[in-house]
Amino acid sequence: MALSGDPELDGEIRKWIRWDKCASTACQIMDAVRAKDWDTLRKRLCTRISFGTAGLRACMRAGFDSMNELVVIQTAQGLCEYIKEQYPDPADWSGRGIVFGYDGRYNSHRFAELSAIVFLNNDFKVWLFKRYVATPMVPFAILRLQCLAGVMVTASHNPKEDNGYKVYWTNGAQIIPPHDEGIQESILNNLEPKGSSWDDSAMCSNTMLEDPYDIVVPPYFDILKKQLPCTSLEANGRCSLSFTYTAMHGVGYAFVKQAFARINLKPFISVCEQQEPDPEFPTTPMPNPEEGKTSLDLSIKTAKANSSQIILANDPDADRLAVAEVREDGSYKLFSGNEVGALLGWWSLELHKMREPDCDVSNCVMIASTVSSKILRAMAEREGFQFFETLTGFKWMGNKAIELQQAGKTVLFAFEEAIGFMVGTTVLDKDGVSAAGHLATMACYLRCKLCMTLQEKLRDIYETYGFHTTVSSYVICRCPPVIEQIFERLRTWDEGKADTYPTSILNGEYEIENVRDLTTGFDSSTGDKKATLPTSSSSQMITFTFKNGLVVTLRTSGTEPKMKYYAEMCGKPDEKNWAKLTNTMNTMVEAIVEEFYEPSKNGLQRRKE
Ligand SMILES: O=P([O-])(O)O[C@H]1O[C@H](COP(=O)(O)O)[C@@H](O)[C@H](O)[C@H]1O
Ligand SMILES: [Mg+2]
Repeated sequence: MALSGDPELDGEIRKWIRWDKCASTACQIMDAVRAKDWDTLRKRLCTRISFGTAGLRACMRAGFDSMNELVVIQTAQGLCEYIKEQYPDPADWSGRGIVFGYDGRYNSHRFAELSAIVFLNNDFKVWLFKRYVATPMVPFAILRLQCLAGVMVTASHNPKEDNGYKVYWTNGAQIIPPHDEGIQESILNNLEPKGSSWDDSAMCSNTMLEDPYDIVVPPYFDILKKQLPCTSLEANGRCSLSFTYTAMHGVGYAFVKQAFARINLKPFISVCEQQEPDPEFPTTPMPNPEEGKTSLDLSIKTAKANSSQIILANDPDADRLAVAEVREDGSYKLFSGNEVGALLGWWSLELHKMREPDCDVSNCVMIASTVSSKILRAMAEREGFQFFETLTGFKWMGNKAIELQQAGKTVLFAFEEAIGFMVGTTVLDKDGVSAAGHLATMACYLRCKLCMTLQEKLRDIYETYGFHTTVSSYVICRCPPVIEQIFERLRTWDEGKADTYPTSILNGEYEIENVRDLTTGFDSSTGDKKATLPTSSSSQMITFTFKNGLVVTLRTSGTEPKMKYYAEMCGKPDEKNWAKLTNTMNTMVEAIVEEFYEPSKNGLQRRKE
């Protein structure tokens, strides 16, 4: 067959045709070849999907840059070889093995099975959940079963066309360097799929294959219960608050239901239409509770119809949690991730003091990502615990928590603005199931013991530690060269000179004091001009600190075609004009987006409010 004439592309096309045993994706490539659609083929075949903020994530279709059976098999092979290198004793492979979980998306189960086959063919013990699970069950299972690694097949809240592969290491946290780089290299060295990879018979009555559900899931809930003092469990049972819960067509329902039962909470009201996993996400094309009102319409309707005061929403793989609470006028206040972080941070400390009244708080730590609110820093300064920040992505926080634990610290809480929360260290990743249990318990405690709503408690936190006002949003850009250009312009601001950044916005009205560029490693505020957080040249991230205190970070998402922006103004406890702080921030953020991202000129799509 005549191909494009470009040797690199033709080589990749031939490989695909030789290797792919999945009829539908093989057909997609053949159709493109017949249509001589070389541009698409080049895009699909000459670049390879790589590890981003949360493992691999891409559209399900043919191509080495996408999620499909061939790419999954290649990834599993590479991962398997890498694990073997790191743990050369075959007794570990067959003894400790690997765990696989999956959500309810199209192909998730299939991708997990194909991965399992690769590992079974390599004499590994494989723990493959027989039914879909909430993402946190995988990192929990690794620790519980002492596995060498684990994988969750999910694309979280992404559109239904996407899927993904979250990879966890032996320590129970998602992979970071050097493992992600090592695995990627190992994938490249093991691209050719073995003939046996599509052979399902490896799964038939194989003693090396086991379902971990009954070994792993009950202890998860036992530990959740143990985290709560008896008084709190009693308050849960007595409290008249009503909760509405949505699983957002994902996997959370069965897990949060069990969490509620185990910690003595009355059953929640479920948003029935979104209760069971549905890969079509029929009632919400953007199944992301972070999107706010647009994705929570049905929850609000259900809560209103049942006079329910609090709404809890998981994302479809149940590692995130959104929270809303009724206002006096009957409308619902949706808390931002930063606000829930403030509340759960306060709760984590409170819980710790309840459990261990004589504890040494100075040995306790809390963690947040650098694009999240610094409210925990303000709390830490006042209460005497320690605060650490990491790069964006829970993989960094999970690994930081382990490092701090190893140094003898007690890790109480970690959170990120993208509604990700880790209360305690049962799971070293964000956990939307335990977060739902803790949030509900905190709400009951506040109601029964302190006669307070969540909104009142939040206000109280700001009065004590200072008001913190934040924006987290994004513009959509599907064209990587445009993103490159935008960030390049910001780095060559002064007539194209390298390493010169903007110095103000709104014609000099607000001046920039410091710039930190985590793509290049530059930081104007440090003695040696080098940033202290790790640098990654493959993703864009610049933080501007203004003289009036506003801190803004611009960065590209590692999971979606978004250019995100995050801003915060931190007030001191005696600063009472909160509305002014918020107004100034909003004005400045609007100007920053206009002047630095230039949405109209660059054809960027603004977020639908
Ligand atoms: O999507 P999830 O729930 O797996 O969450 C994942 O992606 C989020 C968005 O990342 P980005 O800003 O790079 O798109 C991260 O904040 C989060 O830590 C990560 O676990
Ligand atoms: Mg998720």
